[in-house]
Amino acid sequence: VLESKMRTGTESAAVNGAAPEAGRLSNGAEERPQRFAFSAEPSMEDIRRMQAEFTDERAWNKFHQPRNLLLAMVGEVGEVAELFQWRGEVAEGLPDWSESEREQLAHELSDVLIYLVELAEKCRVDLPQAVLRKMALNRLKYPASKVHGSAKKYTEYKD
Ligand SMILES: Nc1ccn([C@H]2C[C@H](O)[C@@H](COP(=O)(O)OP(=O)(O)OP(=O)(O)O)O2)c(=O)n1
Repeated sequence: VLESKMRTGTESAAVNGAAPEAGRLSNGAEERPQRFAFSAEPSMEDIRRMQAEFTDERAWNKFHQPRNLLLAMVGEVGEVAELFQWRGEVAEGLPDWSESEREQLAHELSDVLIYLVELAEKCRVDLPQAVLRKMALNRLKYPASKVHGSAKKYTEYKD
């Protein structure tokens, strides 16, 4: 799965006239892009617990019903969108972004994740396990042998 994700990433690597980066050979051919992986911690459960402590300490739990959390999350998604607005296509790794723009993005993505995790908690969805089940379904719906290199939706494939 990681390998195929990396391959997809390479295809969008030099959009917008970005300078050649590590991962692109001087003749324009593509090699593997630089590897990137998250830190192992905190886990989703760590995030759930830390946010629960944050809201408990402020007596904010009464405001954090599912619908409010959903609206808060969507608002933060809008703030992520604002950072990308009017820039044209953005290459993988955001080569033209300043450090402060990258940090702003990290903040806004974190806000989305924090609200997502709390929303899942309040809806009693065990998010890490739900993700595993959903990814298993995705693999069944889109067998690699059938869809390799194509972005068609599953309803467009004829057996
Ligand atoms: N009622 C609230 C308010 C804030 N937060 C936490 C979760 C988010 O990570 C962050 C959101 O804070 P803000 O609403 O102040 O939003 P921003 O940090 O995005 O600030 P701004 O909207 O000024 O960009 O704080 C929370 O849990 N519950």
